[in-house]
Amino acid sequence: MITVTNLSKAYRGAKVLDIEHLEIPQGQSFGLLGNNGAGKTTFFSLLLDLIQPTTGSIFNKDVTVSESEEWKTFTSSFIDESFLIGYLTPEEYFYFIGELRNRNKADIDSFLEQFNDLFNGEILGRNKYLRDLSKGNQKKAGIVAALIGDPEIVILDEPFANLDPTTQIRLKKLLKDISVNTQTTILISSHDLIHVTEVCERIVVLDKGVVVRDTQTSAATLRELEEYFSREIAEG
Ligand SMILES: Nc1ncnc2c1ncn2[C@@H]1O[C@H](COP(=O)(O)OP(=O)(O)OP(=O)(O)O)[C@@H](O)[C@H]1O
Repeated sequence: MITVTNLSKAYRGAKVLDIEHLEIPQGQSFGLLGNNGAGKTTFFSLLLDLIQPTTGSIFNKDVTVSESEEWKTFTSSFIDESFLIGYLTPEEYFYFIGELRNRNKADIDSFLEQFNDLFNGEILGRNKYLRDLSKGNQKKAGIVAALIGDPEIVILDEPFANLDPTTQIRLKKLLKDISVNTQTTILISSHDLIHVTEVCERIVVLDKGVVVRDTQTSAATLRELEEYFSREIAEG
């Protein structure tokens, strides 16, 4: 369970995130939507202690994120390419992350087999450094690395952006399978209403840093979200 209380982040006095209370139960697939600048990355950065809150706290399984490192043993993430190590090949990077998560080379080799289709022959065995991969392939490597070691909580910022349509479909299936078959909590942000409604059982919408919708996904959710995000156009 992740619990957020009185959380805010302000830059030069201007609040960019303001969440009074939010609970994300273990095992939930949680989608975060919002227009540009809504505060999605800010929220994930606070969850990962990459920035400090102006007020409030985040408890990740009772660990106060800004005060202890304990949460790192069961939480993993891919936010952007800065999470990668550019001078390593993907294999070297996966083994390195494996070591951090108590997985040996053989564990990693067998873990990677399930991603052959996703990697499409462009990631493994190419002797290329991560920094030389395309943006989409870097993202694939980062997402897969975030899944190493069966983390209890996986946080992915815009995982579908920059991926080709085939990969988006494969990634959706992968995330859905994890969500259905394990107790992993998955948090993803996206601009894509269809992907989020397909993958996530709960969808929270941020607008200017504030939670404006918090719904369990149903057959009506996609249409409701389309209406919500069309509002400003309609009001014109
Ligand atoms: N270091 C910073 N200094 C000042 N303002 C910042 C800083 N970092 C983020 N912001 C502001 O915080 C607000 C929220 O940004 P954030 O990146 O969280 O939005 P987002 O929902 O992830 O947007 P996008 O969909 O464009 O990725 C924006 O107005 C942004 O300009």
